[in-house]
Amino acid sequence: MSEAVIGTATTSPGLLASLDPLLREWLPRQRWFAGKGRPVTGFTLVAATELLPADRRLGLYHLLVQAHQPAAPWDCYQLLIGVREALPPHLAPALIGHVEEGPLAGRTVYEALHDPRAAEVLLEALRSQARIGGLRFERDPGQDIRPGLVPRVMTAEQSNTSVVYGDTFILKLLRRVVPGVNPDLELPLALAREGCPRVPAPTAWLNAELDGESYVLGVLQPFVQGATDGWELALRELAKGEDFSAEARALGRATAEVHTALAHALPSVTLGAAQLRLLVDGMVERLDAAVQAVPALTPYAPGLRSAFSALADLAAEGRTWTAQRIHGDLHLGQCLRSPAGQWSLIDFEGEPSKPLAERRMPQPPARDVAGMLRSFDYAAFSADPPAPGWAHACRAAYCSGYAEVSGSDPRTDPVLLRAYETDKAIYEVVYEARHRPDWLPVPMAAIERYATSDLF
Ligand SMILES: Nc1ncnc2c1ncn2[C@@H]1O[C@H](COP(=O)(O)OP(=O)(O)O)[C@@H](O)[C@H]1O
Ligand SMILES: O=P(O)(O)O[C@H]1O[C@H](CO)[C@@H](O[C@H]2O[C@H](CO)[C@@H](O)[C@H](O)[C@H]2O)[C@H](O)[C@H]1O
Repeated sequence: MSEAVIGTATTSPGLLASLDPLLREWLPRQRWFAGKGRPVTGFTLVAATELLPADRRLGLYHLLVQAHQPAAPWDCYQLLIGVREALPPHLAPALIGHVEEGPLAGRTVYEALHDPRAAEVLLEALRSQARIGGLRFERDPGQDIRPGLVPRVMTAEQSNTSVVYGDTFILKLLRRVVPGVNPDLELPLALAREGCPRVPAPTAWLNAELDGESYVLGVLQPFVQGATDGWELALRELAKGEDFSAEARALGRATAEVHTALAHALPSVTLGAAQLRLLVDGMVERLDAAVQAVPALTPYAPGLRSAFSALADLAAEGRTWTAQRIHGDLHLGQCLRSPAGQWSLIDFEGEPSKPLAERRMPQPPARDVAGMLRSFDYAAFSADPPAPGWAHACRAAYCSGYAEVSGSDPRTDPVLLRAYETDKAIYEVVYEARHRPDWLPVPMAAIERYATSDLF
């Protein structure tokens, strides 16, 4: 049974103060917490909304809080806090802690998205287009949401938190939120308007309007039932010694369909010498920072730099490029294959660590292409023994598929592609050194090749 949403904006004095010691300990342990490695020294409440009053058996608060850390700007996080007298055993992993003081003293608080009864409240609010405090639950009037779909939180480690409702919808709640237009809603809505079938069309979304600023907090989309992501599928085929080039070609076609629709839906710009200078400077700066962070890159830096100077040289000769809105963080894990063999692209958020304005800038489509090419290389070089021939076939098939739809083969612009692939491989070295040191040899193997040779 759905809980009725009767929420209100709350100014409950002392609410955050009473949660503060528990959140300081709990927040840094979450996968989606962006400020890893530094302690949380305090919180400021941005907004609190009571979705279910805490005097019921189940209380539910929606919070936006700024988390403060030493020597860093604050980040704003979206939290859903459940309140109960005691947690039933199935919710034990969601425990945040027991409140000692303040309005919730003596109660147990927990990560409410793990609680189906709390997750139902969100779907019901989206279905009924509720407005509660600063929260705006909105729905595409052309799409219905059936009541009573059973929720389950996805437990995979992700940058955000997603809840699947009855294998019909998936609600992604963004964790680190910033004011402004979020490409994770903006681009799928634009693609839906274009009738592009390669991206699940948003059914409903959650915004907050606070002090004249708008925040995108979540997006509900149709759930692709029985889907396998491209990374999983690629590894499976690789392990069986199977060729993956037919799927790679289909992925190239899907990427080009999305790019074509985005170019139609949103403005494109021409990048001339001045813009290219900025783009190349950014690549060089990232390389320099990466060498500081991962000294193993040092011997390869001159070779890697030549990929960027070659691009700068082309720009200086007067070459221009078209830039448009793109996915911005494309890799095999962002591609879903339905059991019927149709590919969808997901997660248009871009690189979450970058500012929103930068993520929304038009960029050459080659950047997405390079991300996918790196992904084939990743799969092949994470295999034992590495399978460079497999990667080569996938990369070629992907570019051919892309050319079939867009009319333009990315391999005809090898300088741009090499610069973007090099930039991505450098990013990956830093990412793996920080998050998964065991994986570092995978992008390092690419760095060795990119520093000394051409890609195709
Ligand atoms: N429309 C969908 N249908 C089926 N599964 C999906 C869909 N959207 C996302 N997923 C699954 O949810 C996971 C997380 O989604 P994603 O948008 O990548 O979130 P995050 O930003 O947290 O990484 C994906 O890896 C995929 O397995
Ligand atoms: O979590 P995100 O999707 O934002 O991406 C980050 O994590 C990815 C790993 O999960 C990382 O991707 C790298 O590893 C993938 C295999 O696990 C591979 O398919 C990608 O090509 C490779 O870049 C990504 O770089 C990072 O931003």
